[in-house]
Amino acid sequence: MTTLADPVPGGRPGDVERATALGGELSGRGVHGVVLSYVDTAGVCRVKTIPTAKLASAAAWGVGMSPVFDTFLANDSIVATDVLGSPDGDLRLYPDLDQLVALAGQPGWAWAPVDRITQEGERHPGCSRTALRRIVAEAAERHGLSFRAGIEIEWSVGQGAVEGGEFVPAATGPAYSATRQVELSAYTADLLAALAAQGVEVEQLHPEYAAGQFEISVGALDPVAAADRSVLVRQTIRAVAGRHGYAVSFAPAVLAQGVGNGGHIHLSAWREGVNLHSGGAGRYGMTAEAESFAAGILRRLPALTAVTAPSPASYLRLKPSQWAGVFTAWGRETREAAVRIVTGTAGLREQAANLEVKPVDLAANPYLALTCVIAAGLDGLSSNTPLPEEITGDPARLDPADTAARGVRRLPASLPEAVEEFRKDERLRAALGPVLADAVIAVRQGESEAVEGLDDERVAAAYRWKY
Ligand SMILES: NC(=O)CC[C@H](N)C(=O)O
Repeated sequence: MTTLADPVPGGRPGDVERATALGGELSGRGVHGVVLSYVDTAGVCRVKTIPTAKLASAAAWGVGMSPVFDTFLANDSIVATDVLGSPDGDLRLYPDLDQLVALAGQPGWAWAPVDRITQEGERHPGCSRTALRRIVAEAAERHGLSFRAGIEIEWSVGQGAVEGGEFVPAATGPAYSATRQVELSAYTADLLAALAAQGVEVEQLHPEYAAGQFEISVGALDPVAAADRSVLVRQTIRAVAGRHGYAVSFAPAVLAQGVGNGGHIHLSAWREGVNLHSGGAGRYGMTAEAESFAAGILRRLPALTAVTAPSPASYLRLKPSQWAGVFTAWGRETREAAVRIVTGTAGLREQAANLEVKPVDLAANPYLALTCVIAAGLDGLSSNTPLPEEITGDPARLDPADTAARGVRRLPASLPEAVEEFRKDERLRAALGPVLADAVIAVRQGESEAVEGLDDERVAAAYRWKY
């Protein structure tokens, strides 16, 4: 379980003693430095690093970093909001010791995600991890709910240092093939070993559809830990690939055409140890609350895409009939519906039943994405939003008049359209708070302007190696 308590100057109770002991232990194992990481509004993971000997001081007083990074674009240019984007000011980064881990893929280094507070000891309104901790705490207080979440990771493995920044797949075998598995077998075995050494429970690892693409899924955790894990697993995937001479990309569309890299979110709501998505009187065993939770997400998907598909490159991936789920529809185990109800197999349902949100990619800040998906679900649950009729098959192949009559909408086809939807959605903006919501809008607008006039190939190239 991740701590939901805010950091305080001087350290959360017990943290300094713990950090002293952990730092000593890590040093004894040859760990020289700690990577402190957080994810910015554009979805880029930014870091500071400290010597292991400074871990206790970081737990007590944090490590300085400018808030200007909250309005960085993926290309490192900076936009501004009323509050953010100024070169003034400083924040303190506090490592979450519950998540501190020695990096098996980067010997000599450990890693921890951070919460950011102001120099005055207040919550930084631009901290996405804090926003997620806040909504998780609210769900517990107001609804007695907790969550289990998992973020799938798809990535493309390319040959390292190719001239011109082109993507040349490191494997040539077909989709899901044994050939590709064999081609990259040394890399993926080392990856599994590194993740196991880091205590990451892996469910599956397999060659995916697109050229050189793989997918990994990891065990479900509380939402903050699940977002942290997504960051850690990507750091490990990249580090181990580097040791094998490969370059990896988590960009939504490494190439302009074809199936992209998704980052589907799996989520289930629980009360007193009982999974609301199983054993109920609703469809496929959902309780009435689980149906409304799913309906809340479904209803807000057009606005959610500004957070879950935040890059101009996201809209190269978000195309019909590419398993990205671009229609506001749900179905049981339906790969083309934006919300897929996963019942799990008979015998495992009480544990496994969950819902999957598909129009999510890995340019999304996982903390922002989970905050907004949970907020949308909770809104549906509190207002008893009815879940419409399910769909089967691919909505792109159904009669458009029929899908429209059923309320099935195509999700925004561009980032500016998604931002317009987000702007109108007061509930999602409130879940992030005004400072973060403005940062989302400003950064998305900046990204859209950065690619104005570029054709699809150039848009894909612009983000290919940013994620
Ligand atoms: N197997 C899958 O679900 C593929 C997902 C697809 N690659 C996406 O972009 O979402």
